[in-house]
Amino acid sequence: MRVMVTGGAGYIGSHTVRHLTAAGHQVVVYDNLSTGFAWAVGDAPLVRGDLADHALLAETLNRNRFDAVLHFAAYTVVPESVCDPLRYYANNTLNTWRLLQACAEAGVEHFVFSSTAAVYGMPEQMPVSEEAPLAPINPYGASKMMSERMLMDLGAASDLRYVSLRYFNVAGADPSGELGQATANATHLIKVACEAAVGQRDGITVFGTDYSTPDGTCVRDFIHVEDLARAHVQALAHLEEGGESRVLNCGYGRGYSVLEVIEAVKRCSGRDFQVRYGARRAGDPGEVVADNSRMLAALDWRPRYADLDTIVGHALAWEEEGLPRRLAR
Ligand SMILES: NC(=O)c1ccc[n+]([C@@H]2O[C@H](COP(=O)([O-])OP(=O)(O)OC[C@H]3O[C@@H](n4cnc5c(N)ncnc54)[C@H](O)[C@@H]3O)[C@@H](O)[C@H]2O)c1
Ligand SMILES: O=c1ccn([C@@H]2O[C@H](COP(=O)(O)OP(=O)(O)O[C@H]3O[C@H](CO)[C@@H](O)[C@H](O)[C@H]3O)[C@@H](O)[C@H]2O)c(=O)[nH]1
Repeated sequence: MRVMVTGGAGYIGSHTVRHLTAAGHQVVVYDNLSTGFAWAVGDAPLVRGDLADHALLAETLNRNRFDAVLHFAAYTVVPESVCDPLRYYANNTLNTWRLLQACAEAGVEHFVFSSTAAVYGMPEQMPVSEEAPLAPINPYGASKMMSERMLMDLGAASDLRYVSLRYFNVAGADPSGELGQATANATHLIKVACEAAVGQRDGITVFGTDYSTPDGTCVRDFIHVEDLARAHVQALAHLEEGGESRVLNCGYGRGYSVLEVIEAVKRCSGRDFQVRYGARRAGDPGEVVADNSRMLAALDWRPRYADLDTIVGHALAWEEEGLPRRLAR
């Protein structure tokens, strides 16, 4: 298929571009490089542009006649969205509207959307299934919930078929060491802890120790970025084969606490680092773990790296060797 990948120069998008290309798809990346990197797209053509640039977006879509669009481009940091909600609604909701409008005009028939577990807020039932009420507790989650809704309504009103993938917490890196998360000033737990382990930070702060969880720290379901990238290839195959629109949780169904993650990073790296205990961070739910049964039934997908030490090991190797090698090129 001919596919356009918005946000393909970012962390998850770039891993997915590699898998799409390996599966034989022709990929064009559309990215403004606000948090992504041109090197991350590999040999795929890169259109450097913003989703708000309707003329460039329309021209790119009309020139290439894409069979599908995979939409990763967004702002992604929960606490940032609490401080600056309009920036999040503009880039995540309004720009998704712009993209959907351009796709409708260009006759794009298949769409894969990067949604998030943050649409659930603080779910009452754990693990959380796709049928749970959507009740985001931060603007980031709300901005994605609205995008999902637009996609659903457009799907009902047109020939567009889509898969909304609700990612849980994404971590890890390409095991070959070519790709990984290069985000500047990252706030993601596993990346921050790995940076502390390799001496790039003077330690880590645990945000909140008074949650109703076994050790009082937040619990998350971490999915390896490579497994998630393969899920996109399978979502595309599902649409190509005529499959109906789906909303699917992408997680492993196993939660780890913040303290368990920090222990894993210490164990895998063999290094100790300072751990400080701070207040809760705005917008954080206590526990979020996926019921992934719908995903396992809908797609030809099985996790390969559903082991915390494997995820951490690959993330550490990227911090220690992959990223410095990349930056030295
Ligand atoms: N990282 C996670 O744990 C996680 C979890 C759930 C959902 N998601 C979603 O996955 C997607 C990718 O996240 P990521 O972690 O790879 O983030 P990222 O910041 O590495 O990637 C986002 C990419 O989008 C590009 N971009 C942003 N705004 C743009 C715009 N207006 N026009 C063009 N390009 C733009 C950035 O330059 C970047 O390359 C996002 O939609 C995010 O909400 C991420
Ligand atoms: O230095 C740190 C960083 C994080 N945390 C905690 O670790 C947990 C996970 O935080 P983080 O890695 O920032 O992820 P989330 O806030 O859960 O959000 C991620 O996961 C969501 C899906 O669950 C995605 O939608 C978001 O884009 C992505 O950033 C939270 O309890 C944080 O408070 C710390 O205690 N210290």
